[in-house]
Amino acid sequence: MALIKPESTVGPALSVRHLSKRFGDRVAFDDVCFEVERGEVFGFLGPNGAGKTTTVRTLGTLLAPTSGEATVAGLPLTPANAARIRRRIAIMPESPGLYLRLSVLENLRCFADLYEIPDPAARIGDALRAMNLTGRASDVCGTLSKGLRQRVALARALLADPQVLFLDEPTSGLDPVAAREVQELIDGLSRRGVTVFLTTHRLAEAERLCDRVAILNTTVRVIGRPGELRERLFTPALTVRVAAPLADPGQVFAGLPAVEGWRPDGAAGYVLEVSAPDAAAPAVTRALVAAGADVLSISRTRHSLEDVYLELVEGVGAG
Ligand SMILES: Nc1ncnc2c1ncn2[C@@H]1O[C@H](COP(=O)(O)OP(=O)(O)OP(=O)(O)O)[C@@H](O)[C@H]1O
Repeated sequence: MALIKPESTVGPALSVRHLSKRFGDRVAFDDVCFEVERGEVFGFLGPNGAGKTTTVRTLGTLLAPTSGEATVAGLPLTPANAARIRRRIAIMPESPGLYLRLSVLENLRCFADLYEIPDPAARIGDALRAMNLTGRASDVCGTLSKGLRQRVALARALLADPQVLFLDEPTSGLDPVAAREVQELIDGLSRRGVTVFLTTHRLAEAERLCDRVAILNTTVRVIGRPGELRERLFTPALTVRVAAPLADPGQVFAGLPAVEGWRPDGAAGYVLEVSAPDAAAPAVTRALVAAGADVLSISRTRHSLEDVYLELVEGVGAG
């Protein structure tokens, strides 16, 4: 039996318009606007204190917004709708909040009871299978590793068959292997059609899992597919590695019409700004060889989501 039923409701999973939240004089987030399509994995990135958790708690009906509007899982975010919204979503907070003296199964039974889940045995079985936890059902949660506890927390979040799953830093504090396991499980959920709203500090994780990301720093700085953001912020470039530094790199690159600018990159490397990397690469290689250089490699300069993030959040020129 499929754990997640296809959702019949039309419209985006989340629609957020000019939403703001203040605590007294402190602005947690301001004038935030975005939409998340059904089935999308949407990454919410930003430095500490950017307002990510507060956004999750607000959209999850745990905090009232100060101003603005939103719809969550097809319902307008209003106090009157809070209970109905909560039945359509699940939030996995950063700390799993499990009963550590109870087993995995006992924890899930407790929460199924609390959420008034119909046919709890079947749903618990599905959630355990979805999170590869069937073999650990009778383990006491207090004896589990942090990674396994996160998986139990994910299983708990799945019990109510949510349309939208909010994951607040689900891999925080996990080692790379445990983080990768949790990421693979999240990837599996998205392939089953669950809309995932993921806050994370792991930029490689966002790049790997998310269809689109928003970078938040109190306000939304940018939204888009990771590849689009790279293209929007950085001009295309080639990275050249040679065996020894060029005697006069300016002279080598100045004679090439395809090269719009250059800068050194390490002891014997150069980054060349070009509008068409594939077309420019052969001419660059010929010029380097003509200048007597031994070319070790020539490749498109790849900007990571981390470069995009640093450029926007820290104002660091990533080249
Ligand atoms: N209950 C509260 N009362 C007062 N200020 C709060 C409250 N909750 C959050 N804040 C403030 O709102 C701002 C945003 O906090 P939030 O926890 O949403 O950031 P975050 O992006 O999730 O940070 P982190 O990455 O560190 O988890 C911070 O300045 C924080 O101190």
